[in-house]
Amino acid sequence: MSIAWSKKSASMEALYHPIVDLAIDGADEVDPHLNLVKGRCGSLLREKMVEGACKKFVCIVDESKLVKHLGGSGLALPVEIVPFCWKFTANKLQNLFQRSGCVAKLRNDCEWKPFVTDNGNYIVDLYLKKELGDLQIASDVILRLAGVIEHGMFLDMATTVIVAGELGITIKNK
Ligand SMILES: O=C(CO)[C@H](O)[C@H](O)COP(=O)(O)O
Repeated sequence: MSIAWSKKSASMEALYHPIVDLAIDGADEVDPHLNLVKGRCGSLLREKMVEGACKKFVCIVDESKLVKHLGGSGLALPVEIVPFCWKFTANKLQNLFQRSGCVAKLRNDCEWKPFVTDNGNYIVDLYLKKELGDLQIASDVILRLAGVIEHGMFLDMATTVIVAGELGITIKNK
């Protein structure tokens, strides 16, 4: 059985085993349909590639990560973009979700330089005041923009979410 656990072992597993039996990872948000937001640490592309290659993806979170809708925590929805013309891409992303009160901000590192992902790209964080609506449509329009590599919505990917709460553990299955 091949298991992807940490970011490094996940990449190695994906390299040697194109189909991984099980991935275990955290998330930044989980909605009632087990859709996730990931990537606030910046490695959303590799995580999505590995978890997309897994037969089972178990996500472990505490109950603070549960949201009514993605973006509902008030924290960002990350989008990985190429550095070239990043302002142009960030503006396009912001304009796509104007109705949701979207504000797009380039993510900086602790030295106030642009945060660079493990793939040499930038991250634009989308802050949303309202729901995105149909998440699959939102995903498609983001991915259609030239300059966008991937976004942090993991739609219909988690097969199980384990939620740790004050009263114990809840297991949610797809
Ligand atoms: O998506 C992620 C990294 O890109 C993480 O899984 C997410 O940030 C959860 O982290 P933690 O379990 O430490 O709160």
